Amino acid sequence: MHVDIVSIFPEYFRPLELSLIGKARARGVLDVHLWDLRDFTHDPHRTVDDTPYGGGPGMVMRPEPWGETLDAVRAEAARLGVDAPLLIVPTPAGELLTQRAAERYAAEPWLAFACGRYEGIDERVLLDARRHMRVEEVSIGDYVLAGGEAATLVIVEAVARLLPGVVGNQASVLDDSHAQGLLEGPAYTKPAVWRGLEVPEVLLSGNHAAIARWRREQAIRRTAVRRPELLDALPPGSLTPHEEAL
Ligand SMILES: Nc1ccccc1-c1cnco1
Repeated sequence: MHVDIVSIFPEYFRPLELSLIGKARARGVLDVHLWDLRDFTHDPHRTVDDTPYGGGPGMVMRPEPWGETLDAVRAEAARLGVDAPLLIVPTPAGELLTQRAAERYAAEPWLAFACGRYEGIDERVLLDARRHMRVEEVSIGDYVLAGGEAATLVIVEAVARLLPGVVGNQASVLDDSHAQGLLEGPAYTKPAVWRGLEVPEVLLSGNHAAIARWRREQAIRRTAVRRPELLDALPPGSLTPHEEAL
């Protein structure tokens, strides 16, 4: 997968050189290209923002540098033989990111991210981008960030870990919270007793069927308490009558 990220803070993405994503890049599973928006300005101060039409607080990101940068990104994608790139624009006004969306993005050959700052990007940038690309505005949650960079890191990580070979044990990817529509239950490791706290006996029993049943019940109970709407969203018949009663 090829990922292009446009930002005025390319150094914000140094974490993508670390850990499992860094290893995936080293192995060629993932290719990340950072674009500095200021490289596409033409004034001495490399200006990327201006006052909002209609007044109001803060500044809006100017359309010209964005248009030129996204043109260059698109030309690079075309050179790589990709003609239908997907542009993801993190924004508090976007659709909420879900694991299903991350799985959909992981199937794309090419993703681009537009990291807005200030009061946002001039709307015409997205309108123009939609003339040439699929564009999705995505939120990672109902809270306010200073810009799209942190959200882009979250989305890239959620997507990259789904790529073949990125996470060593593929089974763990399938069992993660939200992968099966449920929250993950509690996890334990050695020692069996720690500060007087014991590991649940079933996990020491060696009875794999009982362990699997216990883990699923714990996940359902935790989901029912913390995120009941996830249970409501499960496909009909996902829970047995016994599990429905938990
Ligand atoms: N608050 C923000 C400001 C700028 C760009 C994205 C966001 C965002 C994305 N998901 C939640 O917030």
